[in-house]
Amino acid sequence: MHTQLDWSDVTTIREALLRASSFLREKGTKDPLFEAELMIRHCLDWDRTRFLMAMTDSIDIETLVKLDGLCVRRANNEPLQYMFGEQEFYGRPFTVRPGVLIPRPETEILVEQVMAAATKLWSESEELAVVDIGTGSGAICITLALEKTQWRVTTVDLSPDATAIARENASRLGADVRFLQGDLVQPLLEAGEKVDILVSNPPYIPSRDVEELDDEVRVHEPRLALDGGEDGLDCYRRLCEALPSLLKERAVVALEVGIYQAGDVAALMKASGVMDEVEIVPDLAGIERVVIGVRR
Ligand SMILES: C[S@@+](CC[C@H](N)C(=O)[O-])C[C@H]1O[C@@H](n2cnc3c(N)ncnc32)[C@H](O)[C@@H]1O
Repeated sequence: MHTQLDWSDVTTIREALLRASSFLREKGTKDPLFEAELMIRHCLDWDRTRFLMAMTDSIDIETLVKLDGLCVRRANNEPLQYMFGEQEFYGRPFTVRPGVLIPRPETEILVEQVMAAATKLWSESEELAVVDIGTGSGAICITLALEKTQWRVTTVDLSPDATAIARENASRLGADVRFLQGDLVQPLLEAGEKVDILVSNPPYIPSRDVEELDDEVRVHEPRLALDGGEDGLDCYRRLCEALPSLLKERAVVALEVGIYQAGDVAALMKASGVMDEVEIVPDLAGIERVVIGVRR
């Protein structure tokens, strides 16, 4: 067999684990043993218990060839989520591939904040018009559509790849979402549509900082999902400028923000002149993560 690593003396799961993890360690992977375990379990479709009980079991050549391929991709800093094709968000599996941002756990806070703010303004049965700007994998819009089945959820992305993958996720997870391809809120403004809730996790990394990101993010995740312009605030500026034309009389706006951006984004939201209250919410690490505005 033609492989990158030498597997010739590897016969058991344990030996494969040690060979893969020492290769990953040499290549600078931060948690080589755990990642090697995840790769073996992925190749064999095993849960952790099955894996731990099988240390002395023999491993077949086909699995070693698959494992070899994964090790080589990981040594090239490809994210595990792209290699495995999946990332969990809000307890559900989302398909991810290069071309779409891997959903992050902190974005779950954005989703929770939107739902919590809605319960303060509307009754549970209200059929709200909700828009998620910057679809990505569909993590936000699909989760909201599944958690609040009475809401009419629309999402917009400029990227055809993201829109295609999010459509796949919606049908895989059984979510009813309307997908639009376009520039931020432009498709809604053109159609003269107004919304009760606007939610977005837009690209927010200042352009010069994109070059400083780890290879795992910079090389493999789409630049369109990361680069927020010179100061990282381009999308927030444009979204907040559109609020007066876009929001209904009573509305919620919830935006995820990058580190040190919450104050600026809150100021942009207030400057729109249509929000009655603007609040900043930290994530579990205490980083200001969501700016949420309410129009009563
Ligand atoms: C940070 S990602 C968020 C993806 C997803 N909502 C999530 O939270 O995982 C930002 C998304 O915005 C999209 N995007 C960037 N610029 C855009 C624009 N001008 N109009 C519409 N979508 C845009 C990107 O393609 C990307 O999918």
